[in-house]
Amino acid sequence: MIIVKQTVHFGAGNIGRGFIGTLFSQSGYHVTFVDIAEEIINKINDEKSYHVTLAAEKKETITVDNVSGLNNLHQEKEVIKAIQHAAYLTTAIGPNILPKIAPLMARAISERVRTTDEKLYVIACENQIGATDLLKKEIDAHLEEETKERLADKVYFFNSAVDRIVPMQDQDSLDVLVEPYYEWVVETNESIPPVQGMKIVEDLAPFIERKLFTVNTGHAVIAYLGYLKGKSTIDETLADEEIVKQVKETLKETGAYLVKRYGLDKEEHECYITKNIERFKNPYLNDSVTRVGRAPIRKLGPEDRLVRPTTEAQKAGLPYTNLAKAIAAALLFDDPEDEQAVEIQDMLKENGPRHVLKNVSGLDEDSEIIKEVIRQYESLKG
Ligand SMILES: NC(=O)C1=CN([C@@H]2O[C@H](COP(=O)(O)OP(=O)(O)OC[C@H]3O[C@@H](n4cnc5c(N)ncnc54)[C@H](O)[C@@H]3O)[C@@H](O)[C@H]2O)C=CC1
Ligand SMILES: O=P(O)(O)OC[C@H]1O[C@](O)(CO)[C@@H](O)[C@@H]1O
Repeated sequence: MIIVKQTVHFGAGNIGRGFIGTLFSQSGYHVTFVDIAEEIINKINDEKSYHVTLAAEKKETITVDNVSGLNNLHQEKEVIKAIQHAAYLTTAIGPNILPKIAPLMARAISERVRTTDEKLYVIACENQIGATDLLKKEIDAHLEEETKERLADKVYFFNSAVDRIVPMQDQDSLDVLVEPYYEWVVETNESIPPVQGMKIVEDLAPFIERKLFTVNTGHAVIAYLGYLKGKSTIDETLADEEIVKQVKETLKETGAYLVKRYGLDKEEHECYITKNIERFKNPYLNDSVTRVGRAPIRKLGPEDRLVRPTTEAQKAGLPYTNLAKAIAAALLFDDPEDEQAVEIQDMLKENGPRHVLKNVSGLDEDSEIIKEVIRQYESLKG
């Protein structure tokens, strides 16, 4: 009897289908996608495969098969059953959603550790430092003490960093357009079943900080400055030399912090910055500034891509004026379609930028950073 390797992935969206699900399928796994989007789940079950196309001049396409779908809103029993047989349990749903799926994962894990000693590896693939730690904390909160004791040597939680630009897709199709580049870094000392394209490291911190504070900080600066200048896509924004200059200046600031903190080679890091700005210019992605700037409350959080490098630079005695400008530009992102942008604009109208920076970004009201951001905010507002 051939035993098919199984994996369960929460979030059949851009990264789920276009990156993590693809790598598992290519590694010989059957991928069960779990999502609340009924139409996507039905399509996955009807079509049983989809295409992933590389956004490049030569549009290579691969077929991803061996996939099925479950809706966690009304197929809880089936999701729990699928997790009983999985080697991996991964997510790409947005860090804010992790607490919502934790109760169901906790039920599945409780049942699993009572019936099998097979190992399960849980990995959250989100743009956030310590996303799997957060998921574990939420799962733990729903586990009995007795179950928690059984987890040792059976259920493992690994933090990870995921890097692949996957823009908004045609919502009527399962097919996904992705950039050719990708990097998936997972932190563990365990020997785990191989997954094509998964890079294992002992210490994720330099990888995730380098990625978050270069790729994501840079991307966010482009999105917010582009939005302010009325641009609609990232590549269109990068045709504006003034913005390119501003992105480079900002990444010099995050770079100085990263080089100092992790002892990175300065020249190598400069090449990493240049390589990423080239990635952003990809004209085949047609990536919108509103997608990249989405959810500004999350992006202005104390540990996220804008505020964390700023506070770290200040602590290290390094410059942060350009980062302060990026934070100011994020405050001015008023996309009416984005719930968090609307919320920030309401907060700004009612209580002003100091209040937002204190309550959303966790900055000290009297700090030099707040003063600099407000100065930049007033100047950008014109
Ligand atoms: N799109 C990109 O280029 C990249 C995204 N990421 C990260 O990957 C994560 C996912 O991003 P995308 O795939 O772009 O988002 P997406 O919006 O395309 O996909 C998210 C999926 O999660 C589903 N979902 C929402 N709530 C759910 C719930 N309670 N239970 C199950 N499924 C639920 C949605 O229906 C959607 O299909 C985010 O953390 C993002 O920051 C990381 C690197 C690249
Ligand atoms: O997915 P988030 O965290 O909302 O932010 C968008 C960012 O994530 C990415 O989708 C991929 O890293 C980038 O395109 C962008 O910097």
